[in-house]
Amino acid sequence: MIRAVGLTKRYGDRVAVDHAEFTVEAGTVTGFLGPNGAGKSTTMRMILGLDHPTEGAVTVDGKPYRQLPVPLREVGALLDAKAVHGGRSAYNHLACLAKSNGIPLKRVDEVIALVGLEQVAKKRSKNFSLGMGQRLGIAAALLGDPGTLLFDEPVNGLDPEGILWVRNLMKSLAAQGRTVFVSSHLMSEMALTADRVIVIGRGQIKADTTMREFIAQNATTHVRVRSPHIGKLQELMVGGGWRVEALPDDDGALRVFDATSDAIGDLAGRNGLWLHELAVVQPSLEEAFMSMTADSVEYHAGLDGLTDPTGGPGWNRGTGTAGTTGPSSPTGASSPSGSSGASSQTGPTDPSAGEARR
Ligand SMILES: Nc1ncnc2c1ncn2[C@@H]1O[C@H](COP(=O)(O)OP(=O)(O)OP(=O)(O)O)[C@@H](O)[C@H]1O
Repeated sequence: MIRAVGLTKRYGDRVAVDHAEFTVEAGTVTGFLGPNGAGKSTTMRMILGLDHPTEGAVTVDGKPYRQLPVPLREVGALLDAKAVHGGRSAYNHLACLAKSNGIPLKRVDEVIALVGLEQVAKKRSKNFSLGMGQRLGIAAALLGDPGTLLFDEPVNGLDPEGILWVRNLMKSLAAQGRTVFVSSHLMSEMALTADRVIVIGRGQIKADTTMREFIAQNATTHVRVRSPHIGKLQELMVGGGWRVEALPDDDGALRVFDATSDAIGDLAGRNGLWLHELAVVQPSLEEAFMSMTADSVEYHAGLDGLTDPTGGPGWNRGTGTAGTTGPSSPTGASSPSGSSGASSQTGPTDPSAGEARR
């Protein structure tokens, strides 16, 4: 179990972590989410004794990291996959760690097999792909068979098979009763992996709850409706006080808030209107996260002047097709939290991008 009490870190005038209070329980995967610069890495560094709190404390199983007798046997961490001596082979890197922590060398072979690096174990790690580096970092974290594991962006650079492997690994480590604390910017992946979430924004803990509750409390379910009589149906729904938004994907569908699918179906039936689609759409972790952290984002990209063919979140919709016709948004603007939310994650961390070389 990891416990933070009043945990604070200041760098000069800048408060990186601000009186954080949270508990990461054993037997669960807990996701650690926050926008860039929110304080995730600083928190993880303090858990690992790499940074000293300015105020407050954080303990692992009741002790500060520096008081743990053989830390690697109690806490394993992947913080920076590049923090490996590139001239050493994966085997030698792990063997050095094992020797200096009194861990038998046979454990090195075990973790190498566990992460699937047998073929390249004797090769210099400087030639490793980003994904291979992540696997080596995970092997090092598992070396001491610790009860607590910290992973900072563990799927960074992994291909889809690697991402699935990490997901299953995290779940099985938690199922064995270990404490698993993992940060990631890949919301869809987090939603599939974590049981609980701790959200940090500008150094402050914004949420510490189950994944299900976090999504339910911060994003709204809506109903997607398609009909050959959509104009008439829209008129009736807006007249009934429901919030109705046009979808940007141009197939004529509407999304309806504040109404159940039953109520919409009944309304259509009573008025003799055909329905071609009526689907309840559950909100995503990404939508809930965007909604909660909107005021905590330190770095905003300027997207003015860009037009997004998909109408995805965060794009300038000045001339776009999406519009709100319901009473609650007379301006026709739709918020990022209310968007249908195709993943905005691109670049090297995009699972579809495959393994990127360092
Ligand atoms: N060594 C340092 N000196 C000064 N400021 C720092 C230092 N380390 C972090 N910070 C600042 O503290 C804040 C929190 O940084 P941190 O790296 O913990 O955020 P993060 O949530 O991990 O961000 P990211 O998702 O971008 O990795 C940021 O404003 C950062 O600029």
